[in-house]
Amino acid sequence: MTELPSRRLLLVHAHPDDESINNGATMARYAAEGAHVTLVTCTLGERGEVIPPELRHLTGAALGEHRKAELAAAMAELGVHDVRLLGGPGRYGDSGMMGLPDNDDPACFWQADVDEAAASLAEVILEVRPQVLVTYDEDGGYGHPDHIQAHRVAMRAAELAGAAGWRIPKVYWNRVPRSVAEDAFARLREELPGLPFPSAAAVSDVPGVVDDDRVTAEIDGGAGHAAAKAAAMRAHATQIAVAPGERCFALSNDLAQPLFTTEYYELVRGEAAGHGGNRETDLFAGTTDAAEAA
Ligand SMILES: CC(=O)N[C@H]1[C@@H](O[C@@H]2[C@H](O)[C@H](O)[C@@H](O)[C@H](O)[C@H]2O)O[C@H](CO)[C@@H](O)[C@@H]1O
Ligand SMILES: [Zn+2]
Repeated sequence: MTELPSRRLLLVHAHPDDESINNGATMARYAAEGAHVTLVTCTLGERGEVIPPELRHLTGAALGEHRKAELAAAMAELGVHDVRLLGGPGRYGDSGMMGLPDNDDPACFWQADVDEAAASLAEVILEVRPQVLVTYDEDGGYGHPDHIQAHRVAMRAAELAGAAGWRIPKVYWNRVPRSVAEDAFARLREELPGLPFPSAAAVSDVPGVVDDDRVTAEIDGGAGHAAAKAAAMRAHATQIAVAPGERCFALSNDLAQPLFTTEYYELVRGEAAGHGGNRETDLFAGTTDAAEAA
């Protein structure tokens, strides 16, 4: 087995596009710094709506294949080379939005056996031996069944891997501090007349918004990685429209929302290593190879 870099980050996401929206700047930064970044995406998003009219013929498996290609293009923008589809391509289907009959499809991720899916993910964890795991909170950020299931599978896989010899030192959930979201939307509403979107989403539409004091880490993408994040989001052209200036985007609902170039996290497993009560600015802070002896 080839020797992996000393710092290894694992991210678990539901659909192609979530990784760039939630963690694009973080992934770009750590990839650029030489850390090993592994993305596990749980479905191909074949039930998604499609934004560009010229691509609206893409549905079902054809859309899934197209979104797999979009994911590859997005990861090229971020410099991420280790991309896995949970259980292999097409193993788990897109479950559709919560409450739809799609959720009852026996092949969809929402119907998956969590322990079986987690065992598959635990194999990746035991192979990569990451110091950091990033995924969603128990609500999946915004209540989408695939996001909730990704959370459940990721947290269960971390338990299984821990019992099998690799305890992931730090586990984070994707977050946005409420004050940051509120300020960003206030600016967005002022700028709306100059934007290519008819209206703005609401703070409650942003996944993972919590009171500021629950946010324990922030990763500032800076200009370089912010540009990579916007390019990665643009690569998901069936799902995301990024406005000129790259300060906001919209999904297929055409509701403008801020494009955050600083990304925020809540540490839910492990020891925080912030200084003087300040937020961590490095997700690997406090991790050592000593954990590998665990
Ligand atoms: C960001 C995300 O998780 N997107 C999912 C989501 O897509 C949304 C869905 O199509 C909804 O109906 C639209 O109004 C919204 O604009 C979309 O973002 O759900 C899809 C179906 O499960 C999924 O493929 C997509 O990746
Ligand atoms: Zn998603």
